[in-house]
Amino acid sequence: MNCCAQVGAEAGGSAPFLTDHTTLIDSVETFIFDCDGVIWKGDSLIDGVPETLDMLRSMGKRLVFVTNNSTKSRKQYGKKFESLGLSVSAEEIFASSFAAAAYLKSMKFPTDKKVYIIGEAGIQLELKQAGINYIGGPEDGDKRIDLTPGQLMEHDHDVGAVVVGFDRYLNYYKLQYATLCIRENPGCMFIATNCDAVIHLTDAQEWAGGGSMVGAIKGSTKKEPLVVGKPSTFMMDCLASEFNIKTSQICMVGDRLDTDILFGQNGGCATLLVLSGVTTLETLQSSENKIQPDFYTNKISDLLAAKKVTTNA
Ligand SMILES: O=C(CO)[C@H](O)[C@H](O)COP(=O)(O)O
Repeated sequence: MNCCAQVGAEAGGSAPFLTDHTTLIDSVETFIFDCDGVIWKGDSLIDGVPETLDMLRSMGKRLVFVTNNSTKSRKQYGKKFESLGLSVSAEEIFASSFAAAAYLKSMKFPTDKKVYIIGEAGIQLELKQAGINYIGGPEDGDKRIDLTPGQLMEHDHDVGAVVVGFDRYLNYYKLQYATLCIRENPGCMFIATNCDAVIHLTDAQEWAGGGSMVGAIKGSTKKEPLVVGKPSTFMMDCLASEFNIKTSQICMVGDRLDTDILFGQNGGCATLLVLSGVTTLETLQSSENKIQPDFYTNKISDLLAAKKVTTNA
């Protein structure tokens, strides 16, 4: 990490609890916040978030929001932030739905090819915005397969990529269609928006995440996907070039070790784990856990302590 006065995680040791909030804030110019487990849980805002974001903006910090959840587009996330009373523009949001479209655009996905989608509306909207043809997605949610002797499923030979994201309407039709495209269309790419084990669909429990959908296609194709969401640094590269930021000037704040904290570390950022999401203190401090952030704290509103120091000074 960069220039924090407080000593961070020792080699092989467990990350320290953040006590010097002011030094951390002063040492970075951009905060990247993960969304689920940091800003909200399901549709419930986590305590103290509005005040914390307001304080950081008033201190001149750039705020960027990154989520592996591909069910919404950037624009739809803008509306979600608004509905929670937070003023965040679509350009400040990097969702894995956007990352999938940005990746295909960056590799000049041919205009005569199509994408087959396992996923929800966010991926469709981002592909549409990027001018990329697609089929599948929510439209295939009701399709059923009634097997009869000798039955053969036809598929579109112009599908050049299958994008797999979180999909509450996954069914056997979609699995078979995506499998045929990857196995039978020469050069067809397999792109995953994320491989997360669980998702906070509600704040009452954790639900099977995008990793379960990606795992099904890995199982049927025996291929590994190209992952555009965290911990891959694709979104980090996108946002760093869009805002012209040096990653050494960023603090990545997240609740998951294997996505958020690794994403920050892979990008060369400072990292702060919050315990308001999926990671418990026990998991963080377990000898089996090899991913240690620079610091940990309970929730992002702990950063408000820096305001008190400034006000009292
Ligand atoms: O979509 C998911 C599951 O497939 C993600 O696990 C989840 O929603 C991640 O969100 P975030 O990156 O905001 O923590």
